[in-house]
Amino acid sequence: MTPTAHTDATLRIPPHVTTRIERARPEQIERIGRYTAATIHEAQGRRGAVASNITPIDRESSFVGSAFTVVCAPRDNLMLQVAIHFAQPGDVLIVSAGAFAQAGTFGDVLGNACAAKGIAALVTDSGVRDTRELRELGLPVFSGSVSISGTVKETLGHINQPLVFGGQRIEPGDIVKGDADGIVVVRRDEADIVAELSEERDRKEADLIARYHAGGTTIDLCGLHDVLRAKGLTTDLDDVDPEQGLGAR
Ligand SMILES: O=C([O-])CC(=O)C(=O)O
Ligand SMILES: [Mg+2]
Repeated sequence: MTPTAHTDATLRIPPHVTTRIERARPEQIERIGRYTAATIHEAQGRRGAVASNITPIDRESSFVGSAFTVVCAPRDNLMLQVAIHFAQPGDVLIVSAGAFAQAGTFGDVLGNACAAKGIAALVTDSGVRDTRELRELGLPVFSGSVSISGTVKETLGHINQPLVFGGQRIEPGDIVKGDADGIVVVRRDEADIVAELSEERDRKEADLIARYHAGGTTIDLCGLHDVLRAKGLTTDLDDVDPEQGLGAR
């Protein structure tokens, strides 16, 4: 038999496409979603910050969900279409496309396909287009660029393989949180401890803010006396010349 016609045996899902992934429990995702990306990043030891060039098309938008990873060839969104087919409600599509800025890999037609499935957000290191319609749709979209240039649907890639995206390793099923400030990745098996540490950090920051309003100073409340003295600066406010600032001893 010539290999021109596909039989059922030849039309199978290739091994670089994984459609079933482990996800964090919904209550773990909800808990992480309560905190800002910056707070989570700090709370987990300054880890997980995705490169800052990947920004929201609507600064009011934010998301939290399970990473569903996709690798497309630059200027080609075939695998993104496949990923939308297999993604589940609450997933965040992480679309690596070679950080190629000059392509609109995603737009409002695919955006509506995502919204109809309850996909939580789309994040790509490539470009997107139809930004006004996407903003109106309300789907959180974060991208490396905006570009009107169209894409082909020709090249196979990967779905749900671990990848390095925006400088961070992302495993399928990791929790991703994005807001106006950026995107942070939380390991699925660290979700509970990171939520606890984020809550603690939030509490400490709220307490600090209240103390500033009650008259506290940055040097006192951040415990900077020793740090500044070690650098040869007095922190005794009586010694401070208003013209000079904190004087050298
Ligand atoms: O057509 C595409 O491949 C991308 C796009 O503009 C859309 O989804 O609306
Ligand atoms: Mg379009």
